[in-house]
Amino acid sequence: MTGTKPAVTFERLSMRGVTRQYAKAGAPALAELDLDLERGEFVALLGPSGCGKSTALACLAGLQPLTSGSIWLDDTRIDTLPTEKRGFGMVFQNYALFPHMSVQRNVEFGLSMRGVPKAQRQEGALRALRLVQLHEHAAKLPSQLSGGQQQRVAIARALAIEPEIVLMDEPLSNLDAALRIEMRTEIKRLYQERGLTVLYVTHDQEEALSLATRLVVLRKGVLEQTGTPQEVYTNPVSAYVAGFMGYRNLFPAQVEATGHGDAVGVRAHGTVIHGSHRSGTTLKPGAGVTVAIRPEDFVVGSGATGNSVKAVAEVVEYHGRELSVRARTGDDTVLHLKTDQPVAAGAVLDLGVVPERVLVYAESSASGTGAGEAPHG
Ligand SMILES: Nc1ncnc2c1ncn2[C@@H]1O[C@H](COP(=O)(O)OP(=O)(O)OP(=O)(O)O)[C@@H](O)[C@H]1O
Repeated sequence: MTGTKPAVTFERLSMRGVTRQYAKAGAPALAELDLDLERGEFVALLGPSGCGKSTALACLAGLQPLTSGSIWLDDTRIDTLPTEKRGFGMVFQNYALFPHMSVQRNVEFGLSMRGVPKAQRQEGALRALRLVQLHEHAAKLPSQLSGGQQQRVAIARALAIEPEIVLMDEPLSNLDAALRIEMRTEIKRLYQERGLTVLYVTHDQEEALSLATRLVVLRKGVLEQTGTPQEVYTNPVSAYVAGFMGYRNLFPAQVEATGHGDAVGVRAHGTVIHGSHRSGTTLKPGAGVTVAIRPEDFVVGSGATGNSVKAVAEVVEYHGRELSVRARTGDDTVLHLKTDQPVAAGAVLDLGVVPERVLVYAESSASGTGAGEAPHG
């Protein structure tokens, strides 16, 4: 590691029509996936358990063969190359450190594999350990370090080979909440400082939003939506993506009437709710749809929002600056909301939400949405 940003050796990493079928029968884990990673991007690959995130990463890394399709670094086809020839740094959930080797030797490992002479290897490993502030622990065994420190060693090992592209598969999921946030900042700092290109697998929406320059949401091995965190967060293309972007209230409704532009009125919870149609298809009165609303978009006291939904507060949780409330409508639908207003369990709430924040999708049931295929962990 030279301390300066690595020389530019590529502009784009591309997966072209990549299919990975584990068993002869059944659905493929990846189905003709096209995915590009531009130099300098931090792409978060998001989706529920089993949607193919880890498989995509393993195919890129050369840990899984492709059933069909190809992988390219600019004009060079690389899916035929062994893992170590692809030059990617890799960080996994379980750290994958060698327990019998010192921290120093673990970090040197990738360099040894590449035949780097001993003195250079030691120097490179120490430099990488300094980057993650662990150089004073170089002589220890992994078991003598905390979980967060072990994950730092795994990151140092990935960076020691001076990769331009780093592949990370849920690197923070074994850490406790406080450490996750700390390591998140650390990863972002390294990304910025080193001028890295990162593909980061996670099922954690917050992690994806805070780290990535672009999100890619997968569904059953196919790309469902890609865009900047802000685009995907404010404009999910489907109820499935909405479920992943914190739209915790996903419920079925029927179209009552359509209005100008994307305005639509839907019937749910014994009332008509005014919303905004997001599927780009024509909605007919009576059609079944799915409605998506974020907890923070509800206001207690409908006021001039244009919508009024009655619900009884069932569970109220204190979260410091706000309350998290679970409420139930007359037709037995559970709604989640966040509010800084005082709310007591048992209170009848008049909930408002502006129509622009009531997203309506032409999917007749909320099953198969991000909420239905809930993230694990
Ligand atoms: N080694 C394997 N052998 C057979 N099937 C596999 C193997 N690895 C993954 N699969 C299957 O392929 C599909 C995609 O799995 P994959 O691990 O890529 O999903 P994922 O989105 O990373 O999930 P998770 O978040 O749980 O890690 C799943 O149906 C899974 O059961």
